[in-house]
Amino acid sequence: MTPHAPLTVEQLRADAEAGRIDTVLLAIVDMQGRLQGKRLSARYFLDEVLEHASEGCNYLLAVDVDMNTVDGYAMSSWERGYGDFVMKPDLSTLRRIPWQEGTALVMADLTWEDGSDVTASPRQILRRQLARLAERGWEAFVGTELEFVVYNDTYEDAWRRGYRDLTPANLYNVDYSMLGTARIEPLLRRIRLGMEGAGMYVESAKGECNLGQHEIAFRFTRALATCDNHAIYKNGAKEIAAQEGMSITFMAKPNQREGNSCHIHISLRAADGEPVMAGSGPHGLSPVGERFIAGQLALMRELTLLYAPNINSYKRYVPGSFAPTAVKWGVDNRTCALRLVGHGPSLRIENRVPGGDVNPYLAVSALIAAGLHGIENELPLEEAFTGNAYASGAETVPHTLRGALELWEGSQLAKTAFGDDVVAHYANNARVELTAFEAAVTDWELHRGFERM
Ligand SMILES: NC(=O)CC[C@H](N)C(=O)O
Repeated sequence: MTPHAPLTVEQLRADAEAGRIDTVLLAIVDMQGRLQGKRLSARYFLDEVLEHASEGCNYLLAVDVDMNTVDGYAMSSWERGYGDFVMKPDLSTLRRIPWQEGTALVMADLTWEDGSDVTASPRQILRRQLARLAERGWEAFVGTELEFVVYNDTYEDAWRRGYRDLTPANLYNVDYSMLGTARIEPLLRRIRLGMEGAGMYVESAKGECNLGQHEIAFRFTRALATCDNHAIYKNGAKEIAAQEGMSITFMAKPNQREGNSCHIHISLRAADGEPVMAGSGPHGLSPVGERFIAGQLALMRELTLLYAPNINSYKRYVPGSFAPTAVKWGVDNRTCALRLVGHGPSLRIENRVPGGDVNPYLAVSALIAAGLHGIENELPLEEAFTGNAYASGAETVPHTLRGALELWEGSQLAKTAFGDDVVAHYANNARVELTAFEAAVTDWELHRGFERM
């Protein structure tokens, strides 16, 4: 399903000997879904790390966005001495990174020195849910659809100006516009071709509604590969934009116009490749497909924290914005949180709740855990919703990070599916963000209060 075979160790060795590759990035995924790690010399990677792995400070899964050490994490603290964990290369992810000279990248799994899993690591959380599916002989196939907004300002200028008065790369709504998207095609093309060179299958690019907003779509594939590609793409798109003197944001709601979504499509297949959610029931669903969706609805609110991990994520959920509010499912209905799309083998469910700030490993884990909950308990599926779900009066996703945190911490089902330690770890992460936000004086408060209060 991937057009380019990943880079083999033999090819890497040949490229290193010929001087074509001199650097190997060893990357893990942190709580925010970001790539963190080290730039290794290709020689050192081949001589040592390939066999013996490498180490990194275990605070990487226990700091805030700004890399501040914060309290409350059982696995990593001053008391525990902030030791190392092991970064073990997953060679199935080895690939060239064409937008950096002479560079390859490999994703790493995290273990402790005794070889046991770092259970709060996003990649390990996803592996655990994939193992639960594998017990039934199933695999998850996933596609993620990231929207982003492009500005003609460099990241450094944007930072220095407090992100005010930036120039969006398009000055009007370019949703599906050939003319509007052509304006920034040099950047978009570099990103698309770069990702192809890194082993991804690009399907298309299109304009979106917010000023300078675009989306590049990739072909679905196995869940773990999709999440790795997502993290590498997001990082790479920002690197390429920076090289072009531009900036890209994936934040869920960069301004009061349309937000950046990350719709996630998922379906299950048996070992022989047969789709297991498609069948002869209503809307082409099998009983497994119906229960999978019923599980999504049942756990949507308890697991929203994994779809919407930041303060800002919740500002997207505005009626009429194409970002969902109602916990409803519908057939090709973009007003619902869950949209059934495709036919027969392509039948899949789209979860429209995540924003561009989502950690895909955690969100896909949530989708699988919720689906398995529906399947194990044979939950009945309510009727598909028709009409405008914004006006349905149905239950909604939580409106705030605090609301989502309370639902997550109170969820016995989350504890059963992910483990008490994982629930506590990500609850602490949310609490850290809430504390930091509550301590900040925002520009909104200054505008409201400086003169007029
Ligand atoms: N393509 C779309 O459906 C738009 C999605 C919208 N931008 C959101 O934030 O959810």
